[in-house]
Amino acid sequence: MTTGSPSETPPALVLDGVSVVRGGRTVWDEGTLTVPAGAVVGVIGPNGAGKTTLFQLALGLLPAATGRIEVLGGAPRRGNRRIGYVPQNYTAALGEAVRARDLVMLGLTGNRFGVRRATPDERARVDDALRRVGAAGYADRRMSELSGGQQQRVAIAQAIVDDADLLLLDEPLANLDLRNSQEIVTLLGELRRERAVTIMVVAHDLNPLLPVLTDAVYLLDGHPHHDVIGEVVTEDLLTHLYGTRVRVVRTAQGDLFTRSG
Ligand SMILES: Nc1ncnc2c1ncn2[C@@H]1O[C@H](COP(=O)(O)OP(=O)(O)OP(=O)(O)O)[C@@H](O)[C@H]1O
Repeated sequence: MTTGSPSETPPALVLDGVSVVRGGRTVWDEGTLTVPAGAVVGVIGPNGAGKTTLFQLALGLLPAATGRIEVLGGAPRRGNRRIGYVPQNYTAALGEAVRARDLVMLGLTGNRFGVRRATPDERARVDDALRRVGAAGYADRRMSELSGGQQQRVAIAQAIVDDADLLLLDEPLANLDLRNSQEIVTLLGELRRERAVTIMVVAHDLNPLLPVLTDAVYLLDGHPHHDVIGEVVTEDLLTHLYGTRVRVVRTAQGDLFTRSG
């Protein structure tokens, strides 16, 4: 299946017979899948199934025990600037005093933060990223003064400031209320429309993301799989995946949502 990307664009992620071991234990194995460029992908599975581990493999932070991994057409490597990453609980772990625009600047200057002055071009790119996520109005405020939704926007600005082709977002909707969560989902849809960026999102609650998801990677019985979203949001698959009864409901308006029980 393709997601409308030009044929010369390599897939965002390819796993070929990949297994991963942590602390002497196989987290998952037999990973063979292709995530097409331009997809918006929900990464789902129960706690501890290895969703964050998949991101760490793609980022070159963790080696595969077996098999071959390809990210944006090349081998995974640390510090790949074509990937924008927002770790789980990222904003909570930040230094209190950092200003929003300085955090975004880190996405361009890496660990050289504070060592040299940013160039005018870098400052313009930071302003542009803040504007694209709707955070320009609080660019000079400290992260500790921002709400969870505002902090998440700034974190996404940092991930996109260097024009990443692949965004890896680990639970970007955690701790957000309904409105903020919907706004972040709308933002992801806009980012995808602006440029053919591929977005992979770890999520425990699929519902807020369903309007924008095109695909899913799901960790079932110790193996990662990929499919288009319509094939994954089924009662049988989700019930098996989470080990609890999940219902899939389609409203008269055509909206799809899942609920337990
Ligand atoms: N640094 C580590 N050293 C050893 N084992 C680890 C390490 N980090 C994670 N693990 C183990 O790897 C497995 C997968 O963890 P991972 O964080 O990828 O799961 P996850 O699906 O993202 O979970 P959650 O939904 O709870 O965030 C778990 O069994 C976890 O205990």
